[in-house]
Amino acid sequence: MSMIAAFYSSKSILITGATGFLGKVLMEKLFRTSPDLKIIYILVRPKAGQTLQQRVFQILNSKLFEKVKEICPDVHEKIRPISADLNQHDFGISKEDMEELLSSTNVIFHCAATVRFDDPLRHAVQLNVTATQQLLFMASQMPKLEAFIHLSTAFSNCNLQHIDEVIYPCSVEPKKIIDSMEWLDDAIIDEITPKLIGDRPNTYTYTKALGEIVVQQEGANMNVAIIRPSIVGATWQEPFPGWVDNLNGPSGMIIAAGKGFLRSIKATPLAIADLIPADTVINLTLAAGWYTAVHRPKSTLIYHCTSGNLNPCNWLKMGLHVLETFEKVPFEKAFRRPKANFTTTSFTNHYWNAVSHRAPAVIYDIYLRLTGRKPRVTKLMNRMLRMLSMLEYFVNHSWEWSTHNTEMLMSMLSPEDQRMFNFDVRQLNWLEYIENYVLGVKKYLLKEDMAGIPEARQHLKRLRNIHYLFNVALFLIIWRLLIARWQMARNIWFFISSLHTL
Ligand SMILES: CCCCCCCCCCCCCCCCCCCCCCCC(=O)SCCNC(=O)CCNC(=O)[C@H](O)C(C)(C)COP(=O)(O)OP(=O)(O)OC[C@H]1O[C@@H](n2cnc3c(N)ncnc32)[C@H](O)[C@@H]1OP(=O)(O)O
Ligand SMILES: NC(=O)C1=CN([C@@H]2O[C@H](COP(=O)(O)OP(=O)(O)OC[C@H]3O[C@@H](n4cnc5c(N)ncnc54)[C@H](OP(=O)(O)O)[C@@H]3O)[C@@H](O)[C@H]2O)C=CC1
Repeated sequence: MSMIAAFYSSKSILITGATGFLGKVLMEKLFRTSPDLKIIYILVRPKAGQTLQQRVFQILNSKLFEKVKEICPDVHEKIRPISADLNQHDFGISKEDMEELLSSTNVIFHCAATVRFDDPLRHAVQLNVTATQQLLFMASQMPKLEAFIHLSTAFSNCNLQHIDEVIYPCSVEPKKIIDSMEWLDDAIIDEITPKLIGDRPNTYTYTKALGEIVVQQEGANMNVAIIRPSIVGATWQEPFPGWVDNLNGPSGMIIAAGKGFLRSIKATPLAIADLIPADTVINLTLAAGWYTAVHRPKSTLIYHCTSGNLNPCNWLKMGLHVLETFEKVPFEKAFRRPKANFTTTSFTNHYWNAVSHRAPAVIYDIYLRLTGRKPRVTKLMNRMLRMLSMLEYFVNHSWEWSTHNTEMLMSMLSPEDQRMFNFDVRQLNWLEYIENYVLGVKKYLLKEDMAGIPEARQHLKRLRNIHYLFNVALFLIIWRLLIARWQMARNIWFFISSLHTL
C-alpha cells in the first residue's frame, strides 16, 4: 500500500490556485490516488460570469478528470469551493466558511499566484507576498494542520547562477515592501520597481523570492515546505501524456512556431532547457506534503523540482525536436510553414525579426486590405514579439540547481511510492516527451482534430508553392529594376541571351 496515498485518505485538504494549471493536476492526482480523502476545499473567485459551481463543474467535466470520475464517482461531493479573492482582506471569505476551514484543514497546498512577467509590482506583491502572509496567518490558527506546502519557482533566485535549496535574503525585508505598498502611489512604485528587482528580469521572480522569505518567517512554528519547479510543461505520464491547458512557458511558443509565426528566436542553443513535466511537479509536491507532516523536519525544507542536473536537455535539441514533430503532426491553418532558427546576436535577431516576422505580417495585412478584409496579422505578430522578448531572458541563461533534498525525499519513499509518485526525471525520454507535448498542445490547447492532418499538410504544400512563386516574382522584379538602372546588369543579361541563341 502506498504510504503517501494512505496519508491523504481521510484528510481535509485546502488548495489555493486549484483552477490553475498545476492546481488542476494536483486535485486530479489526489482524487485518483486517495479517493477516500475527506474533502478538498478550494479557494476560488467567480470569474468571467461563471459561478463557483460552474467553474468546478467545468473542471470536473474536462478530459483531465475522466479517470477520476471512474475511480471516485462522488468526486463532486468531495470538492467544496469557497468563494475567496486572495487580493482582499481575509480573502473575502465568509465567517462560516472561515470557521469550517480553520477547524478542519489538515494540509494546505498554496498554488495561487500571479505568474505574469509584466505585472505591476503592487499587484504581484499583493498576490505573491501579502496573500501568502495572510494564508500563513490563517494556517497558524488551524489546530489540525499537519503540513503547509508552498509552490514557488526555481527562478526566484535567477539572479544567481548556482542555486542551493536554501532561502536567500532580499535587499529589502518583505514586511517593509508589504507596508510600503499601502502608502506609496503607483507612479513612485513604478519608479522604484527596477531598483527593487535589481538583476532579476521581472516582478514575478522578485515577488516569488519575497514570498519564500515570508514562508520561512511566518511559518517557523509550522510544518512548512517549499517546492521550486523550473519551467513547467505538459504532463509526462499522468493521467495521460501531453496534457496542458494554458499558454505559459513554452506552450505559447510551440503554438507560435507550429503556426509559422515564430521563425527565429534569440537563444543560446546549448543552454539547458530546464523543463519539468506538470505531473512530476505534483508527485514531488504530494510526497513533500506527506514527508513534512509525518517526519516533521526541524527546518523549512526546499525542494528543487528541476531536470537540468539529473537529465539535461538543451534548447537546440528541444527546438529541433519540436520542429521535427510538426512534420508528423502539422497544426491547422498555419500562417507560414513551421521553420525556425536560433539567433545568437542582437544584430541577427533584429535582422530576422524584420525579415521573417514583421515583413511577412505587413505584406499579409496589405493583402487582407486589398481583398476587403480587416488587417490583423501585424497586431498578432507584435504581441508575439512582446511575449518573446519577455521569455528571452530564460532561454539565454543556464542555471545549476542542487537537488539534495529532492533526492533525499526520493530515497525516503517505498518502492510502491516511487512508482506511484514518480518524480525521478532521470527516467524521462526527452524526444518522446517533446513529441507528446506538441501533440498535447494540438489536441488540448488548440482543440484540433487528428482527422484534419491531411488537410493541414495540403495547406502547408500550398504555402510552399506560394513561397516559391513569391521568391520568383521578387527575383524578377529586382532583376527588371537592375536592368533598367545598371549597365552592368544589362551586359550580363545580353550575355546570357546570346548564350541562349548560340
Ligand atoms: C534550430 C532549431 C530552432 C527551433 C526554434 C523553434 C522552436 C520553438 C519551440 C521551443 C520553445 C522555446 C520557448 C521558450 C520558452 C521559455 C519559457 C521560459 C519561461 C520561464 C518560466 C519561469 C517559470 C515560472 O515560474 S512562471 C510560469 C510562466 N509564466 C509565464 O509564462 C507567463 C508569461 N506571460 C506573461 O507574462 C504575459 O502573458 C505576457 C507579458 C507575455 C503578455 O501579456 P499581454 O497582456 O500582452 O497579453 P495577455 O493578456 O497575457 O494575453 C494576450 C493574448 O495572448 C495569449 N497569450 C498569453 N500568453 C501567451 C504566450 N505565452 N504565448 C502565446 N499567446 C499567449 C492570451 O491567451 C491572450 O489571448 P486572447 O485570445 O486575447 O485571449
Ligand atoms: N507554470 C509554471 O511554469 C510554473 C509555475 N510555478 C508556480 O506554481 C504555482 C501554480 O502555477 P500555475 O498553476 O502555472 O499558475 P496559473 O496561472 O495557471 O494559476 C494561478 C492560480 O491562482 C489563482 N489566483 C490568481 N489570482 C487569484 C486571486 N486574486 N484570488 C484567488 N485565486 C487567484 C488563479 O485563479 P483564477 O483561475 O481565478 O485566475 C489560478 O487558479 C504558482 O505559485 C507558480 O508561481 C512555478 C514554476 C513554474
